[in-house]
Amino acid sequence: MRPSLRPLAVTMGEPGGIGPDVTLRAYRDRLENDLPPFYVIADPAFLTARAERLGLRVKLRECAPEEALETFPDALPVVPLDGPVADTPGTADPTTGAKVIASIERAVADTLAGKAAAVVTNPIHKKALYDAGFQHPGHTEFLGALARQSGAERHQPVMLLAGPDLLVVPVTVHIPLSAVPTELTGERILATARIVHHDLITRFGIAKPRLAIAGLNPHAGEGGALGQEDDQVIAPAIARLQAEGIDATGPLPADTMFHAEARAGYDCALAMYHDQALIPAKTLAFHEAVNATLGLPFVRTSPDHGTALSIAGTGEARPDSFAAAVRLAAVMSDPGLIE
Ligand SMILES: NC(=O)C1=CN([C@@H]2O[C@H](COP(=O)(O)OP(=O)(O)OC[C@H]3O[C@@H](n4cnc5c(N)ncnc54)[C@H](O)[C@@H]3O)[C@@H](O)[C@H]2O)C=CC1
Ligand SMILES: NCC(=O)COP(=O)(O)O
Repeated sequence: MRPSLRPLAVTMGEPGGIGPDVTLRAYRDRLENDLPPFYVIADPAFLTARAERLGLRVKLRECAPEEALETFPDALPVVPLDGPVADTPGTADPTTGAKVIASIERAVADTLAGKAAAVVTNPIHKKALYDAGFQHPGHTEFLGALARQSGAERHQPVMLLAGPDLLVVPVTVHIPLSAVPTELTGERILATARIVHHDLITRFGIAKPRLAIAGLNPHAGEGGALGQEDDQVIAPAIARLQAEGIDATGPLPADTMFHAEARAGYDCALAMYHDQALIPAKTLAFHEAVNATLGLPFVRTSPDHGTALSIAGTGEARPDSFAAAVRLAAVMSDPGLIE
């Protein structure tokens, strides 16, 4: 990867989870991982304690974002958060919620201010944050709210799971399955597909993206016998996309659109709900896939996994998806890096 002009801003994530573990391990092996420079927004003493617990010989240095590029080759740059964070792997403590949120806000602010090239988030423990009063279902929606607050024109977040052999987007995200048929409107499908089409061109360098759009019901509704949404909501939205010149096909039966030959026919799949998208993505490439947010004025990526509390602090957490998220953030924020 060619040298970066700005570092990436990495959030702390849930301190009781594996975010610190994968960040420290990926940094230690930064040359093998071909990692562009980044800094972590966290309590330096907490990261030092976790590194010692893991037996990782990683030098850390407290610095400002502006000093991160020159620091990175020699020490992991840490932009300090206010106040201490305890090293208690395996426990998601709602009382640290404010610091977890502050780290995300700081990463976004730095990126919008041009100090960082993009945001890379470490996993949050959603329930612990809800218990701490967090009002958003996840990062994706929170980042959309932060973009909206900043006055940005682009503030509708779209979740993308990106693996080596599959790009897939859930049109509805963090809602109960029972709410999907109501939330799945033609307008939502259109808005999502337009953002995906735009960002595949601008952030992934795909000149004419081919979108494959899933049905909602078994066999895409089997002509209405197994559900009405496929014919009445999804098909008209696809016709409208086609009329706009977007290469969209479907509604496709979701059970047969993710095998290798089917994937060769499109650049990105749009699934109708969270698990319809994330099951194929994580099954194909749990340790390589990245969760990215499209539709915003800045790039955000994240490892595809969660906090994995039960292995935090043990050394078992693999840093591959975190490393892939760091590399993808650099490429998406500078598509000229695509080889
Ligand atoms: N971007 C984010 O902030 C995300 C947050 N989460 C949150 O994480 C929490 C736990 O979610 P789970 O569904 O249990 O998923 P999880 O991804 O944390 O764990 C699922 C399984 O995979 C294993 N695993 C996960 N990452 C691994 C790694 N890097 N190396 C080796 N093994 C690994 C875990 O030990 C566990 O057996 C929840 O609160 C969830 O909301 C989940 C996904 C993404
Ligand atoms: N399963 C993916 C996930 O829940 C991640 O959500 P987000 O925090 O990236 O919005």
